[in-house]
Amino acid sequence: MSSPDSQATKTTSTHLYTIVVLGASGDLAKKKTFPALFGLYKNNYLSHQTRIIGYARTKMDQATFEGHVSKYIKLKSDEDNAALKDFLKLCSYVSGQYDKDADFQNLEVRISEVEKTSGAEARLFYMALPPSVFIPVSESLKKNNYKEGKIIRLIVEKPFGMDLESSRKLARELGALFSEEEIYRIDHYLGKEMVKNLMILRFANAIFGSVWNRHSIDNVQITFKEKIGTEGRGGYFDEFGIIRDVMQNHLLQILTLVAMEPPVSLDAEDVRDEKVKVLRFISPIEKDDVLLGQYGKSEDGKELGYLDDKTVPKGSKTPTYAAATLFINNERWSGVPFVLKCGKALNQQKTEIRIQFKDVVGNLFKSLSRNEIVIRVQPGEAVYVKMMNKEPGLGMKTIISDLDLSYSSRFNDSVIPEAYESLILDALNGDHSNFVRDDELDAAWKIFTPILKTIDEGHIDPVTYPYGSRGPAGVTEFVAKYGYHRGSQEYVWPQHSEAGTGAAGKDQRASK
Ligand SMILES: NC(=O)C1=CN([C@@H]2O[C@H](COP(=O)(O)OP(=O)(O)OC[C@H]3O[C@@H](n4cnc5c(N)ncnc54)[C@H](OP(=O)(O)O)[C@@H]3O)[C@@H](O)[C@H]2O)C=CC1
Ligand SMILES: O=C1O[C@H](COP(=O)(O)O)[C@@H](O)[C@H](O)[C@H]1O
Repeated sequence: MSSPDSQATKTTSTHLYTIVVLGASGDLAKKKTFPALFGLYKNNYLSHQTRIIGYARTKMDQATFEGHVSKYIKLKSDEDNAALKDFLKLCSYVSGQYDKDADFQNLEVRISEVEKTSGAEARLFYMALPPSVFIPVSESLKKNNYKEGKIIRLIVEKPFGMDLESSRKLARELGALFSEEEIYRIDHYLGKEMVKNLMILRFANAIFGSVWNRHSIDNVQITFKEKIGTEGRGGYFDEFGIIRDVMQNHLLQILTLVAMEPPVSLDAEDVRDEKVKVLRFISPIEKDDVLLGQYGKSEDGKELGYLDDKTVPKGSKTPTYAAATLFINNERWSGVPFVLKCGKALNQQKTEIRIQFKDVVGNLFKSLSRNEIVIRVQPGEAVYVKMMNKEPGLGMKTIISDLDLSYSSRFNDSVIPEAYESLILDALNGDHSNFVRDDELDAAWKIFTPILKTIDEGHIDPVTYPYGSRGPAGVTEFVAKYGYHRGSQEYVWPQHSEAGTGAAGKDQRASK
């Protein structure tokens, strides 16, 4: 639960924690979890009495562990260097198996030792682990490290299952060990600044309220593009594919925030009630509403294709690109296509939400493009509204212009926190607003499970696209089929090249 106040201002948690990172030897822990904990520590959001214990099977001495913790921490000043030295003094490591009571009792000895000095009354267990060990680890924790009188919080990473059935099984098994109040299912996109901005944009601006519906909006596109392929994660990725990796969670979470009705309050349960409600209005995705792709070699032959990865099974049909259109069958959105697109090994990195408005009725001018609200999630956080203007001069020619709120120029003194920092702090504060509730997950899997079954059975052939290209052929036609109008006038979003998109200053208008 959270009060409006706790959402308005972030503070150091009122409880003192021992934080245990399980899977501490892994990729996520070193790239995201430890840097986020350091960020919180450095900015005084983490009490300096907090102790952090890493746990995994790999044997590591303190120096090796410290190297692992520090590897991805960016240090910009002498102050940062000093802060890291102090931060590392709070960290220690215990090695053990994931299903051995004796090892978790050994962990308990360490926790008790540090709690004697710190006096911590709360424990946060962060599962930076593959899903195959979520349950054995949860059982071991419950049996050996769940102490009456202590506040317990458990952060669980995605993926939460493979489909509706496995997700329900996971929820049942986890639910038998920890209460919903104790579980924090993390979707790190919910911690991104511009995703968190969606509720404020929508519900704190009168100008948007009356047009945010099917009467004014023609189509919505939510796009995730990455330049890198599945390098090094091919084995993991092949089991899941891009829909489970990105679309069913990150993009769908964004969709719910774009489409939900205003919540009764900012209380976590009120927000999550509205998110579930909108998901329940979405029908399962139809085969005809999907386009799949898989990347091949780059055109210059320098980058290998997905199937060249030795960890990927021969002839795999796993999609590395997907476009899917969802319809929300309620009063606000009936008939408005929500096109979700995501892909790896593409020509640029970007995540954005593009809301395209309907044509002007009774157009007086020769050349008009539709209005669009574009929310640039990353890189180069921005909100801009594409609008028609008079071209300066003696004539009455129209030109596309924009109202542009680019964070780099407007808020250049502000530091945008990493998504994981923001979410770990929420969990420490007991705020579930930006975590996924069990019924939300259930509703999300209902939308995707039938199409995933069709894909897993090999009934849809992905279209091969070159590594580093704009995606599979047919995407332009796909988005056009759902009403997206490219418009006839050329438009340049001024911040585009600054945002590091790699494009030559052109707003790519979600055509791919
Ligand atoms: N990496 C990322 O960027 C992201 C990861 N995630 C999610 O976070 C979780 C962890 O991801 P990541 O750190 O990349 O995973 P890793 O593969 O790096 O695994 C984490 C640790 O778990 C242990 N481990 C690995 N495989 C197994 C296994 N088969 N059985 C038991 N233990 C195993 C290893 O530790 P040891 O052998 O020492 O015990 C490893 O260091 C996953 O659920 C993933 O989906 C989510 C978003 C992004
Ligand atoms: O969850 C995941 O997200 C990352 C992209 O995260 P970002 O914060 O860098 O945008 C993606 O690369 C990965 O495949 C997926 O598992």
